[in-house]
Amino acid sequence: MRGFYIGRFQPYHDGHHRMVREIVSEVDELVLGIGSAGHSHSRRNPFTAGERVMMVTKSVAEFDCTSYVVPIEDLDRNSVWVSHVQSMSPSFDVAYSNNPLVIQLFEEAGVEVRQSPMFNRDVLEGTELRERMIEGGDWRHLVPDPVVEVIREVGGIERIQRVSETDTNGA
Ligand SMILES: Nc1ncnc2c1ncn2[C@@H]1O[C@H](COP(=O)(O)OP(=O)(O)OP(=O)(O)O)[C@@H](O)[C@H]1O
Ligand SMILES: NC(=O)c1ccc[n+]([C@@H]2O[C@H](COP(=O)(O)O)[C@@H](O)[C@H]2O)c1
Repeated sequence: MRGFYIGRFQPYHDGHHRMVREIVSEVDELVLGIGSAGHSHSRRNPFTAGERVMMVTKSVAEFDCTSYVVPIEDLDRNSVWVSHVQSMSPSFDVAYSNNPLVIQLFEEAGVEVRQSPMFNRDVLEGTELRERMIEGGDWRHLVPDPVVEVIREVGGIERIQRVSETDTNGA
């Protein structure tokens, strides 16, 4: 059985990683969708699709599960989004998400959806991690080690601090 898990992963953090740990115990193969792939260099979406591919690929390497990482761009039409996802991804039997819109769109398209609990959500939230990065706070212990290294390699902290000076468009 092949599973599909989509997120923006801005950045990929320990909540995502815990969810992936549970998913790989249920499936033979996993597709990780990098959502909003065309977005980067903003306060809400600081990292490029390629940078997020690196974060996710290196982090899930610790699991003994064949994994595919697939960037997925947004569409203006929710009604055809599931078809768009299916056209970009290896075929899958079950989708994993805690996002209400994603769950609704997959269910309406007849795709089985499984949810997980939210793990340590007070700190394991992309918005919270990005705020800590901007303010020079402590975030490194809340992401897998390869994510720390990718963000260092791409100058991610300097970038999010610079773009957030001018980008007031959401957190
Ligand atoms: N701490 C967590 N525990 C379990 N699932 C999580 C956790 N954080 C996010 N998720 C789920 O992972 C998927 C991808 O989430 P996403 O990349 O938007 O992260 P996020 O932490 O919610 O970030 P943001 O604050 O940027 O929206 C969604 O289904 C989301 O509900
Ligand atoms: N119409 C669309 O393009 C559409 C619809 C539903 C979800 N999505 C994307 O799926 C991803 C869902 O991930 P999150 O759970 O991290 O929000 C996001 O990148 C979101 O933009 C896109």
